[in-house]
Amino acid sequence: MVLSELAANHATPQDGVKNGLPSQKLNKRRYSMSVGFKHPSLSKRRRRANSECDPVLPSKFLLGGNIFDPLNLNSLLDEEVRHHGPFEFERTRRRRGGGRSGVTLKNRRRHRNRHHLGATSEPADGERLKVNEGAAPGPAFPVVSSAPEKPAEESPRPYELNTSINCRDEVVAPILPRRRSHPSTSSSAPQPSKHRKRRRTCSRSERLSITPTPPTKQMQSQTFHTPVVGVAAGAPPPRAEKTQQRKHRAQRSYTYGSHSHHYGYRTPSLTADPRLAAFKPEWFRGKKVLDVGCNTGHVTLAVARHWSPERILGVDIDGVLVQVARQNLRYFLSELRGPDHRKGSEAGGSSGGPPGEGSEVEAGGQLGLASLMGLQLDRIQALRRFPVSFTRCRGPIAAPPIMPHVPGVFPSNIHFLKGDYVPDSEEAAVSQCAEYDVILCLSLTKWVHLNYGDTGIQRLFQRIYRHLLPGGVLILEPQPWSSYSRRKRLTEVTYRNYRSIRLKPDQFSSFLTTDVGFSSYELIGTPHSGPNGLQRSIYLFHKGPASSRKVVLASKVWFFLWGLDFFLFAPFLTVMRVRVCSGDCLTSDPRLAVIGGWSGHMDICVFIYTFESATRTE
Ligand SMILES: C[S@@+](CC[C@H](N)C(=O)[O-])C[C@H]1O[C@@H](n2cnc3c(N)ncnc32)[C@H](O)[C@@H]1O
Repeated sequence: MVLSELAANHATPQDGVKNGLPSQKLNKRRYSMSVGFKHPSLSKRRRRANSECDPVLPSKFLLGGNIFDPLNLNSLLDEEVRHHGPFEFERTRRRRGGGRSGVTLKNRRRHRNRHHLGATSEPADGERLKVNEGAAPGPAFPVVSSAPEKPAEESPRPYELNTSINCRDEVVAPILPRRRSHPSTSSSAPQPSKHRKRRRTCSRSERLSITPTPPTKQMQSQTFHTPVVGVAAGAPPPRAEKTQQRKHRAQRSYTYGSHSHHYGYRTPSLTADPRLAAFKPEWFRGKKVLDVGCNTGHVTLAVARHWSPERILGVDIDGVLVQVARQNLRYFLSELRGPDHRKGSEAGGSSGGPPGEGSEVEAGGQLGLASLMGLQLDRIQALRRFPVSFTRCRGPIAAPPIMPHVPGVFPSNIHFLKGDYVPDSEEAAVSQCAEYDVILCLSLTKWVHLNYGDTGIQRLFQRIYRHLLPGGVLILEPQPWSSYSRRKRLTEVTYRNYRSIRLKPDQFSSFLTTDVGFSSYELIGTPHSGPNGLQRSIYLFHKGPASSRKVVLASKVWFFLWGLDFFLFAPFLTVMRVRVCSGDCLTSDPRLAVIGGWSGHMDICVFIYTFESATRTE
């Protein structure tokens, strides 16, 4: 009787099934009321109870309770259902399974939802579920029952409006079929919509930085790096770019020892390089000189200016330094040509030349220049107007043209070239033609050694030797092995080379004389470069005299001509041999082995044998 009454009281929700479409929500309510619906499990339980112990059911309940809800808690739930309808099904389902009170389950359910879906706000839960229900269009998903069965009194709900406004375009079509296929796991169905919603919301504002993947830590970092994408796509700010370029250049320069301020710390001023004091002017005068690793060209300029080599070439791997060296040359030229020429030359008189010699050579050079260049007055005036500080910093505003080469006359006797002097291969080193009487190799070996290893330093020496004319000299200032370790970690390559170096600097002299071919060497000095400056030994290596080389060359030419003769006369000689030396066995003659072993040319042996035989026969 009680049950029938309750069924009558709660008839309205059951109307939701009048169309024959089972509704989750209505089912839940039905179960929560436990009336008017004959569920198999309940029937079973009732039957079992009656049969086993025949209990006497209580008939009176306070607060409007009943046998299934003695405290009438459902009256509270009804209030909540209106506002949190989407939870009803879950709550009821759990109640059915575990028999817990609706309030407790509701709280737990909320908590579980939060845990399951990630930390989100409660309205989001509601939204999620509502999206699942409300976004299902009848025709597209006809099997989904939630939308058509929405009770009239529960619509519209606050969260529903929010959902439709905020997430109208968030069609959760992929979710609905899942719910349909797994109706009992409806709590898991909305999972993706949670992430999706968040992502979609974000995508409005951060479209470029969002990817369809869940917002993992990595993705967050990508999002934060959005400006980096912009940087990659566009040009970096000019200042940053400049700094980067400067850094890169500095690093590169550092790797090859290309410090433009090299002279700055080596010599306090440009006036004198102490190493020049150890050199003899006669080594350079009228000679062809090469300065390998010339840097900004101070030594090169000093030699060119004061000791009048026929010509001198400065080579450096760093193009910037070569430019600076050329700028220095312009500076010298402007100094020589300007109206304050005397003043400049006074300053320049101490700029690199050994005392006593510099002024003499300089004076000669200036006179020669004046007569050669034929300076025009207006250009001198222009130079005069150009601020002195600018000239000092940047060179002259208009450098006078470099004169056609006049041997031994500065500045036409000096040139600078950018290039890597270390040959790429052994063949390249060996095939180098002789060109120079003097080669300067100052403070270079360490950098070649670190960058190219033992192979590189050997090729460097081979090339220098072949580049020298017979009787030429190499002026070598090697850095000591102890100075290598400080630079070994510049790059991976330098470190690897440093570890693999076997030919140490103190072995250079023996290597150059025994392996490369220098006939002798001598220590020319260990100049000091000031109190805290460097102090390195400088050696002079001699290439063998020209006479022995000529003998070798002459013998080569002689053999070449001999062979040529044979080929020219071969037909005639063959005929003669066949005619005269018939029956002779050439290989049995012991003279052939001796001559053949000496010349290495069997044709020549045949030629001699034939010639002798012919002569003897005749
Ligand atoms: C330490 S500085 C010596 C400068 C000058 N020789 C002196 O003693 O005053 C070494 C120079 O050698 C240059 N250099 C290094 N490797 C080179 C190579 N493979 N070919 C040409 N120049 C090189 C560097 O650019 C740098 O200017």
